[in-house]
Order: sequence, then C-alpha cells, then structure tokens
Amino acid sequence: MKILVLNAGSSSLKFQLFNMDDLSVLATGMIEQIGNDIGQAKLACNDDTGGRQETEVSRVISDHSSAIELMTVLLQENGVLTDVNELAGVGHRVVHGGEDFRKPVIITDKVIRSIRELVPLAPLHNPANITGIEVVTAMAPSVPQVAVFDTAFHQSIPQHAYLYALPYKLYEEYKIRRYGFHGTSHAYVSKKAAAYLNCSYKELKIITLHLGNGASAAAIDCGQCVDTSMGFTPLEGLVMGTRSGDLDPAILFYLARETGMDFGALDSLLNKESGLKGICGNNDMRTIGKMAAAGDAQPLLALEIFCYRIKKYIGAYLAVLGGADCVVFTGGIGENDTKVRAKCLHGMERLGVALDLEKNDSQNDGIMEIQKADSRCKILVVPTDEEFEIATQTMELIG
Ligand SMILES: Nc1ncnc2c1ncn2[C@@H]1O[C@H](COP(=O)(O)OP(=O)(O)O)[C@@H](O)[C@H]1O
Ligand SMILES: CC(=O)OP(=O)(O)O
Ligand SMILES: [Mg+2]
Repeated sequence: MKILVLNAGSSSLKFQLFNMDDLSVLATGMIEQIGNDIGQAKLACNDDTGGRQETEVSRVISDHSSAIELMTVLLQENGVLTDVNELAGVGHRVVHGGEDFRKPVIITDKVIRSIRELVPLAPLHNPANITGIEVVTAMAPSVPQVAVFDTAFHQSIPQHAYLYALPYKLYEEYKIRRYGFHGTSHAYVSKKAAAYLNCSYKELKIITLHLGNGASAAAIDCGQCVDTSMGFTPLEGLVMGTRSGDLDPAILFYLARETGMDFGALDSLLNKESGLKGICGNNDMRTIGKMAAAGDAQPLLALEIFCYRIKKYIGAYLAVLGGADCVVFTGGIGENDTKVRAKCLHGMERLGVALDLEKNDSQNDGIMEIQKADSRCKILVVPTDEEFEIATQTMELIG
C-alpha cells in the first residue's frame, strides 16, 4: 500500500513516497526554484537491499504542474512507482485551514473551494496546495486525496489567546485572529515525547519548539494546544531564517512614510529579507554557527537575537502552563544545533529547566533526553517527521 505525501511551498515541492505495509520510505525528493530560470530536482530512493540511489536534474520547471509531472517521471524511472493510479492515497500538507478545519479531511470539491477561499490568508502557500491537488486529480481521479492542515492542531487555542486586541468586528468580518502553523509537527513531536516518557499525553504540560527555516513555539496543556507563536500568518513570533517574527507594527507605518516603500516591498522586507538573513546576511544556521565560532560579530549577534526570542517564549509558556513537564526541540536547528539549545535554555535552572551540557552535546539520530538529573522539567530532542505523520493520517482517513 503506497502513499505519496506532497508538501508544496511557494516555489518548491517536497515529496515522500511511503510503503505503509512496513512503514518504510521508498523515496524522498525535493524540487526547488519552480518558476525561476532554472529549477532543480533531487530524488533519493531506497532499494530492497538497503542501498540508496540518488538522482539530480536541473532544467526549467515552469510551474507546480510541471514539477508534479517531473516528480512522477523520476519516481517511475527509479522503479519505485509504476503508475500514479497505483497509489492507495495522496496526502497533502495544506498550510492554511482557517477555522473550518480541525482535522484532516478527504478532499472533495467542497474542500477545494474552502482551501481556495483561504488563499488571501496564505497567498504563498494555499495556491500551490490547490495546484498539487488538482494535478493529482487530473492524473489519477480515483485515487483518494487527503488534506492535512498546519493550522488544525491549533484550533483548540482559547479565544483570549487567539484574538488580537483589535476592534472585534475585524474578527467577525475578516476572521483576523491567531491561527498558528507547523501544527502537524507540534502534534507529532509532543505525542512522541509523551510516549518516550511513558506518560499519558493527556496529563502532560509540554512546550514544543519547531526550529527550522520557519520557526514556532507551542504550549500544550494535557493534549490540547493552548497557545502558539505564529499568528494570522507564519510571520509572527520567533526569529526565522528570513522572517522577522514579532515587531512593533508601527515600524511599517514609519518606513512607508520615510522611504515610500509600498505594501509589496514591506511584505517582502519582513518575509524574505529579515530574520537571521537580515541581521547577518545568511539564513542557514550551519553557516551562521561556523561564522560565529570564528568570531564574526554579525552572525554571533544574529544567533543571540534568535535564541533570546526563543527564551522569551519559553518563559511566557512556562507562565501560561503554570510550569512544564517537558520542553521539546525539533526541526533542522532544534534537532542538530547544540549551541542554540544551550543558549535558549541558559540560566533557567530556577524555573526548573536545567540542561545537561554534556548530554546536550551528544549525538543520536533518535530521541535524546538532555536535562540534568535534578531538572524538574524534562528536555527532549525529538526528530520531527511531518511527511510520515501526514501519511499516517491519510491512511487512517482512507481506511
Ligand atoms: N547540523 C546542523 N546544525 C545546525 N543547523 C542545522 C543543521 N542541519 C540543519 N540545520 C539548519 O536547519 C535549518 C533548516 O531546517 P529544516 O527543518 O530542514 O527546514 P524546513 O523548514 O525547510 O523544513 C537551516 O537553518 C539549517 O542550517
Ligand atoms: C508555515 C511555515 O512557516 O512553513 P515552513 O516552515 O515550511 O516555511
Ligand atoms: Mg522540515
């Protein structure tokens, strides 16, 4: 039983093909620079003997339809898929599900209409998700498709936490509120943490930190998400690769008045030119870490700002939850960057969060437990796997 998972971004398409009979990954791939001068596709397949074959293609990939076609050709050429119609199902990561979706759903015309209505709230993500769904429908109309929403897990957040202090009618008329994103990841790693600790998910207070290119924190109280750092869009909250996270909105009015920047320029400034990149010119934490270690001042400052923001959110969520049983790090940075973890948690012993620096420095591909013996709060590193979670939820829905 093969399930394909598609994660379509504005100019990229990530995909994974699973064999759900033995829960193995048959292929994992990524197509980038869609719509640019030259696009790149990478595919890695695992064969029966445990070997791995990698393929790379560079050529013009004009849009998401061409990207999906290229993906199918690559999967076929590498012998992991004969025909799209052979799939038991396709799971899509859909970034914005608004207030309509609290759970994954089987995709119907009505669901597509709802996702389309939410395009103004996620102009970079939802159109790509719809294209993905439509292209698969055209190729294989009888294969069931499931939408798994980034926002769904956060729908349990109470009103006092999801409403902004704006005129209430803006919520009623325009649905302006906090939605939160990365929900599939926050749900997946928090459940994994509970299972690892041999505790009931419904009895734990957990703070999850998803630190990838996009980054967000969530406060989970007895299995329910009660707050998260991303907001109306994925721009709010933590400092990210190229996104600013929290700032005083008056900065935008000031810049518009002083420089004449228009909405498009301001949007691009905050989403694409800020964050780590804005401070030190680079948005890759590996490079920033190396440059900071070599004594370069700007990358070091970027690192300090990034970690300080995370620390503030941990403090806020400790207050929200009345103390936490567990802090979980995940995402490319959270899973791998020992210095970032140490900086974020430095000096929190009196709050019951005491990191063991030696354990923090150890390496392990699976779950790691890295608090000191006398720490009240557990500290875990849990590798996220949004694609696997989407495949699992897809399988559950299609039966
Ligand atoms: N070994 C590592 N040490 C430090 N940072 C890392 C390491 N591996 C990946 N990263 C960082 O993780 C970030 C990407 O995270 P990832 O979760 O893969 O992103 P995405 O949101 O695109 O899925 C990048 O900043 C990258 O530099
Ligand atoms: C919603 C979001 O920020 O996603 P990503 O981290 O994939 O950019
Ligand atoms: Mg990721």
